[in-house]
Amino acid sequence: MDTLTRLEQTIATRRAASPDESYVAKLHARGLEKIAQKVGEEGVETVIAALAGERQELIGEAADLLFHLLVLLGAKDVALEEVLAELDRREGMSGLAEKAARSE
Ligand SMILES: N=c1c2ncn([C@@H]3O[C@H](COP(=O)(O)OP(=O)(O)OP(=O)(O)O)[C@@H](O)[C@H]3O)c2ncn1[C@@H]1O[C@H](COP(=O)(O)O)[C@@H](O)[C@H]1O
Repeated sequence: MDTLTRLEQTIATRRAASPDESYVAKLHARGLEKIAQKVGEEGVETVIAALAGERQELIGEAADLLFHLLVLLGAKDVALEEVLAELDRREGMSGLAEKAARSE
């Protein structure tokens, strides 16, 4: 099993833990808005690290972003597999053709 799929499963399990013992449970206790806000914050921190940080900072922020994105997808009942299937669907299409197909 790959890392993101394992993490998705861990997140699903930890949702039921005590918010005092689990960051995932704590985020869920704070609600969808807080989870979505964290994705936004980590996105901004990733951008800042890419533009002004060291390579290792970018790796750390990208990991935070992927983790919080998986928490958000789980909270909305969207499986990682569904996102990967969407990427698979786009594979081989040029980015410009994909954009045109989306706006049809
Ligand atoms: N990959 C991660 C992971 N990446 C980042 N983080 C946490 O994300 C938080 C981000 O820090 P911030 O300063 O942005 O957030 P904060 O200090 O809580 O402040 P707020 O904005 O939430 O108020 C830190 O507490 C990190 O520990 C993570 N927490 C958990 N995981 C994975 O999730 C698993 C389950 O974790 P628990 O739910 O804590 O058991 C772990 O075993 C890991 O595999």
